Amino acid sequence: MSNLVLIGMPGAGKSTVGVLAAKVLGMDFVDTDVIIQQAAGRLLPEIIQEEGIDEFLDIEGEILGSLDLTDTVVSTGGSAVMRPAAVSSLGKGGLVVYLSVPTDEIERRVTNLADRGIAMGPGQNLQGVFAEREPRYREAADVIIDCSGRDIEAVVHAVAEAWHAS
Ligand SMILES: Nc1ncnc2c1ncn2[C@@H]1O[C@H](COP(=O)(O)OP(=O)(O)O)[C@@H](O)[C@H]1O
Ligand SMILES: O=C(O)C1=C[C@@H](OP(=O)(O)O)[C@@H](O)[C@H](O)C1
Ligand SMILES: [Mg+2]
Repeated sequence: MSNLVLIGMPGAGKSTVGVLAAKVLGMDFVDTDVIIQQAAGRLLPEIIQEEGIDEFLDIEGEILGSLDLTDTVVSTGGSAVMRPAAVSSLGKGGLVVYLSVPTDEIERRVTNLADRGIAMGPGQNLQGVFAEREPRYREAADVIIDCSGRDIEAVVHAVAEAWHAS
């Protein structure tokens, strides 16, 4: 396995940046959200609503942990780090990159919280999710890219540079 794995909050740009980075680097591309939906035969918000958060996280962790990918840019879902063994298995021999975006910027980008299906409790807000996950993103990452004030093109460039440097 030698994958470039993108992690970070919902709205950090993992899906958008991932496919563009794959193109620039001549690598394959996978968005794990799409794989989970195909495997479950349901949309992510439906899985979260019908199974509950913990079960969703288990399903996500199990599917990510079972993927056998090589030379692939992997855009994960924001909740992937809640089952960190799955992230380290995907990134083994490759590079895990945390796209770090401040919460105020995330809040501007992610306006459709309910439709997006974020794995957060009923009493939780985006700030709470960030506080819970931020240390996990840092712990899982080989490289952290500060995306504040950087447009998509600049982040793709930074991701490609990190890969070449690894
Ligand atoms: N560096 C960036 N600057 C501004 N907007 C961005 C940037 N990266 C992504 N976006 C926008 O933020 C939104 C969420 O991006 P997306 O790739 O779906 O995030 P994720 O997969 O991390 O949840 C999209 O509308 C995307 O165009
Ligand atoms: O952060 C989350 O709880 C989630 C983020 C989503 O992916 P994105 O990070 O691509 O939005 C998706 O995996 C799922 O709906 C849960
Ligand atoms: Mg995404």
